[in-house]
Amino acid sequence: MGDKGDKIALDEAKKMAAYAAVDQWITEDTKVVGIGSGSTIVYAVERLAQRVWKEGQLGDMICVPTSFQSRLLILDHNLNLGDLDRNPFIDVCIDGADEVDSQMVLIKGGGGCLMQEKIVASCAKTFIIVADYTKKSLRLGEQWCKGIPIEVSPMAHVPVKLKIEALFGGEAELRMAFRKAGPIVTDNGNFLLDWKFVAKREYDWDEVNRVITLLPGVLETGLFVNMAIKSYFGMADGTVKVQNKSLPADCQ
Ligand SMILES: O=C(CO)[C@H](O)[C@H](O)COP(=O)(O)O
Repeated sequence: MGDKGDKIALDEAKKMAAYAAVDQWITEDTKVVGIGSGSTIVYAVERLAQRVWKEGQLGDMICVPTSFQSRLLILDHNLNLGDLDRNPFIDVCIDGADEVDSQMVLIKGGGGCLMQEKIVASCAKTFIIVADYTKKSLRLGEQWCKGIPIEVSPMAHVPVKLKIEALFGGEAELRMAFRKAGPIVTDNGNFLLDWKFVAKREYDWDEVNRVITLLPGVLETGLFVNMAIKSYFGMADGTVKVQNKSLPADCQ
């Protein structure tokens, strides 16, 4: 429990999850690590840097970023910066998530970095999620109400919005910037739609992801299906809960 026996601060929960995942998955044999984006990953990089600079471990480890933010984090902590040109094979990628359902389907991209995050995760042997307890759900939409982010080419945002709404219902909204006039522009120069799907409808997320990805003008979706194998959640009671991806019956 937290000091007062009540819920621990969300930041403490993020930190516990991130430290546990780094300590469990990053070893002297880990040569290349994918570094996700967001507020939880800050603690993962902090822990990696402690191990490199205070504990004298992991000296040769290379970090591949998933956004401008994570590139800066790697540089600020004096870790070795890599890229997919030189490091296309990643041992472990650690990232945050906006929501994780019971089948380990993820919503990502709340921070707008979904495209590079998915590319880097797809190059990793092992993809691990770190999050606080507010991200853990039985079904998508239970906790995260801001919709599924979809990165689109600026010229296609209207037709893509209309097609998604016609195909799957709900509403896809162009994400507007704060302290900048007009829409958010991603690290890749694109726009974002936040698709507020119909929470009560049963969706096959694998199918939805495939169909939306094939719409002309869509660069990537924030639906990560069959990618993560473990999620570390910092819980309100001060513990870390580990969720494993359940394997299909024919793989068990
Ligand atoms: O997908 C992301 C950014 O595009 C983040 O990983 C996600 O938004 C979670 O962020 P946080 O750790 O701040 O809760």
